[in-house]
Parts: sequence; C-alpha cells; structure tokens
Amino acid sequence: MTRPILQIEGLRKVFGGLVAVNDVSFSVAEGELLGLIGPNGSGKTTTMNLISGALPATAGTIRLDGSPITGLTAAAISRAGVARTFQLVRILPGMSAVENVIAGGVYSRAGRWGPEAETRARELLARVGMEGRSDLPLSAMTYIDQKRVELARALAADPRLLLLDEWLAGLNPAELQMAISLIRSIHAEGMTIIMVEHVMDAIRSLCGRCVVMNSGVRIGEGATADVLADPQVMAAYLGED
Ligand SMILES: Nc1ncnc2c1ncn2[C@@H]1O[C@H](COP(=O)(O)OP(=O)(O)OP(=O)(O)O)[C@@H](O)[C@H]1O
Repeated sequence: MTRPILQIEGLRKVFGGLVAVNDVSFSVAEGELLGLIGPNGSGKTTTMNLISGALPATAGTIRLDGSPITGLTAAAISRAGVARTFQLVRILPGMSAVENVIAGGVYSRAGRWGPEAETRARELLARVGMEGRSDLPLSAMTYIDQKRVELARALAADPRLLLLDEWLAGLNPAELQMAISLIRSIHAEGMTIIMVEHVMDAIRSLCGRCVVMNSGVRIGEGATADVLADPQVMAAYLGED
C-alpha cells in the first residue's frame, strides 16, 4: 500500500450490551476509493461515526496521516481533514445552496471567511452540477440536487479524506449514473474516499478495494471482485451462517 492516510486499529464501539464495532482494523491509502460494505446493521455507519468523531470510540486507535484523532471533537477532526455526507441528507432546508456550502467550510482546513468562502462555495456547487442554481433554497430542490449540495458542503471543508455514507441511496437509475460519474471524477482529482454503500453496481465500478463487515466484525478485505466472490461475504449478505 502507498502511504496510508487513515489507519484504524482495534476499533471498538459498544452500545449498552451491543458490540456494534468489534475490534476492527483497516487502512486507507492516500488517493484510494475504499468501499465499506456489509449487510444492514453490520456497523458501517457506526464506523463512519467513529472516524468523523460523531461518536466516541470505546477502544482502539484512528490515525489520520500518522496522528491520532481518536478522542478529538467532530469539529477538530473536520479541521484535521475529514469530511462526510450523511445517510439522510442533513443540509439546512431554509437556507440557500450557497449558504449551506459556506456553512460546510466553517471548519475547513483553509479557514475561509466572507467573500473568499462564498467564491469557493460557488465553485464547488458548479463542480457538483449546480451552476446557476446556487441561490435557490434547499426546500425548492429535488432530492438529487440536495445530495449534490451536501457533497459540495463536505468538499467545502477541504478534506483529505471524504466519507460518503450511502450517498447513492434513493436515486433513480439515471441519477445513479450521474452520481457515480461525479464520485469517479472527484476521486480522479486525487480525493481519498471511503464509501459505505448498498448499491453493488456502484461498488463494483468505483472501488478498487473493499472492507466487509458483518455483526460488527471485519469479515473480508481485498480487491472488490475477489471480496464479492467470497462465499463468506455472500453468506453474510444472504443472512446465512
Ligand atoms: N446510537 C446508537 N445506540 C444504540 N445502538 C446503535 C446506535 N447506532 C447504531 N446502533 C446499533 O449498532 C448496530 C450497527 O448499526 P450501524 O448503523 O452502524 O449499521 P450499518 O452497517 O450502517 O447498517 P445499515 O446498512 O442498515 O445502515 C445496529 O445493531 C444498530 O442498531
């Protein structure tokens, strides 16, 4: 592996009596697009929440570019270079697209303010296909456009690592193709990405490598084609022992 930007070792999260993430370890190389897959309830979103600092880990270490980020606040982790989208769109409906994206840049590594932040927000909205629509309120937008804004908002933080949590969920086939192309192009520009996704066509076409979770445990890791052909992985998806 080329230089790892993210190193996760022995990561664990316990909710009461439930071990949602059970001593999980994996690394992500700089510039990689890694798929984090597994059946419902396997601990993928919780892992993303631990990486982004939305939840504190019970045990384990997460290093970003060699420095531990475990125990930092979500804002500090964002400033360190980790940005995310959420499974359910979390933009602010009363605000315009550009205002939402400016808000996403508040904790950016560059720390942009005022006109500079607005210029950057408009550039990013154009980048995700929202040129000419930056001033519309979110409430007037379609679901796919809200997703585009959410992606632009995450990019406004100038991430070194972008976490996409089921960003493709709920899209129709044409929107899905557009969204896959957009992720591919952002990755091609050098962004390191972890994507949690149930859309397997997207995983196959975008991710060189996957980590597979089941019941909180990492049950597979490797080249996407190999992982998806692994009988243990298929059995996990089918809910078999
Ligand atoms: N805040 C919480 N409090 C208690 N239990 C939780 C919490 N968050 C997640 N869990 C539980 O942890 C387990 C893993 O959930 P998680 O959302 O990480 O799975 P997932 O793989 O992302 O699932 P999906 O693909 O359905 O989104 C589940 O049993 C879930 O109910």
